[in-house]
Amino acid sequence: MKIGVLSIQGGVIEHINHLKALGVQTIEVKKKEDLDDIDGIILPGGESTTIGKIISENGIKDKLKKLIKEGLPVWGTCAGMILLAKEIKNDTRRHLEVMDIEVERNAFGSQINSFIENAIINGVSNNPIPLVFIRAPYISRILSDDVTILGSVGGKIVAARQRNMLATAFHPELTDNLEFHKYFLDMCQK
Ligand SMILES: NC(=O)CC[C@H](N)C(=O)O
Repeated sequence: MKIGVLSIQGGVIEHINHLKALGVQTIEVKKKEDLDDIDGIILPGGESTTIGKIISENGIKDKLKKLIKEGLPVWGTCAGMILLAKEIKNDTRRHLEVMDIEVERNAFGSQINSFIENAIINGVSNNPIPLVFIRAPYISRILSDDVTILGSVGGKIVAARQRNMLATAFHPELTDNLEFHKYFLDMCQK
């Protein structure tokens, strides 16, 4: 199994290290040819405006959008979740527009730009796992019945799945916990 990690900007190496710890082959996706022959792709955190602009210019966006629509498993963390969303409440930009969610950027307020919370995520872990939020978005609205909510923090939806698409507002790659990466690899195996 070979998993791509979109490598434009942001938390790339942390995802790669987690994937390697689970024994899978990885590829840093920097150009559209890197999307060939992958079994899944992770869109890491960072700055969605920057990542969105670059993938739009280098041709990754159109090709990736087509692959996701054809069923390629994808997991967006934080900025990656913003890239997947069909709607962004507080931004005029749109990126891949594949997942039936509306997100709000930087939604946890300026006083708590970053925090860690332990919570149970349905289907991922039966015990609370540490969730790291960094200037995180949350899912402000679910746009279709096709989307399943996997977890909430403080009444805000922070993890969801729609078929081959997984979105988390937080960063499992910044903790020692591998449960989320295992869950995604399971999606990639099916
Ligand atoms: N850690 C992150 O990925 C932050 C996301 C960033 N605030 C954005 O809007 O793109």
